[in-house]
Amino acid sequence: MNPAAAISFAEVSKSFISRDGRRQVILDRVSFTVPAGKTTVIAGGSGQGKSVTLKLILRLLDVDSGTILVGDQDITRIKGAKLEAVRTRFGVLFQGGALFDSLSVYDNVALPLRERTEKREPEIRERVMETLSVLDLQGHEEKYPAQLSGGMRKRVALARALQLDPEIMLFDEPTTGLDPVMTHEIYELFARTQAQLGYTAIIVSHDIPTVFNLADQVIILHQGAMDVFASPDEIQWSTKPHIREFVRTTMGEIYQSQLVE
Ligand SMILES: Nc1ncnc2c1ncn2[C@@H]1O[C@H](COP(=O)(O)OP(=O)(O)OP(=O)(O)O)[C@@H](O)[C@H]1O
Repeated sequence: MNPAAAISFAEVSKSFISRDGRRQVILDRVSFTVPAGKTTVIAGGSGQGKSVTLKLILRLLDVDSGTILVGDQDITRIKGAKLEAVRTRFGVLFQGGALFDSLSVYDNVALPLRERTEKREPEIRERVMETLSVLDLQGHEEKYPAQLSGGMRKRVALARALQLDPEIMLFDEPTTGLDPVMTHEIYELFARTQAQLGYTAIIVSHDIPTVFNLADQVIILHQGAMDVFASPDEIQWSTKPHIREFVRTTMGEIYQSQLVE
């Protein structure tokens, strides 16, 4: 066991059987670790299994074979209360943010504390107001999601996801629908809250190279396999054709100029 690993995959395989009976292999015996307190970006083309990987981590899907550890706990086959306990270690911010339209900003953010803790209202109020202040949302607590900009809604969703002090935050395309300026701001906010709170971050995103500015480690998924890079800069030195194609199409001119043809 690696004590600095927040998550470890060992020889994990996952496939689906399509309607015509064919097996679609999504992950083929992949192994990697997510270092604790750092940011790992998972990239790769459409349909390569990025979201499936996050769902396996949350046990919203089960592996076919292999083992997934969260810290030193094997989560691959746990159920019931044990699984619920592991899930409380995660904060999740998925596409769309999933705020409740009928609840105010304040009530949206307070929800996990009311539902999952024994805290009383004065304590909840203190906690919610503190988070709203960290995310520059003070003064907006009585508004409803429909009255907010897309970027503000994402910030409210992040505030809510942080209420139970997650050890690990999972972000799946968290800036979908935002313009480049807002996208940049949201990622800066992730970096700031992570520096303050110290959580491990896993980000699935197409916002490359923006998201690479935050990445300590990058994983690129391709045809069931994973390539793991200790930093975004390392990617440009890969000689694998699909990685070179990824660099060419997504990483921008700085990298393209360094590619050896
Ligand atoms: N529950 C499921 N049942 C059957 N097939 C599934 C299921 N979940 C995902 N898939 C298939 O697995 C493949 C990988 O899906 P996934 O959502 O992980 O892709 P992705 O890399 O996140 O793609 P994108 O960048 O387009 O979001 C897709 O072909 C998808 O149709």
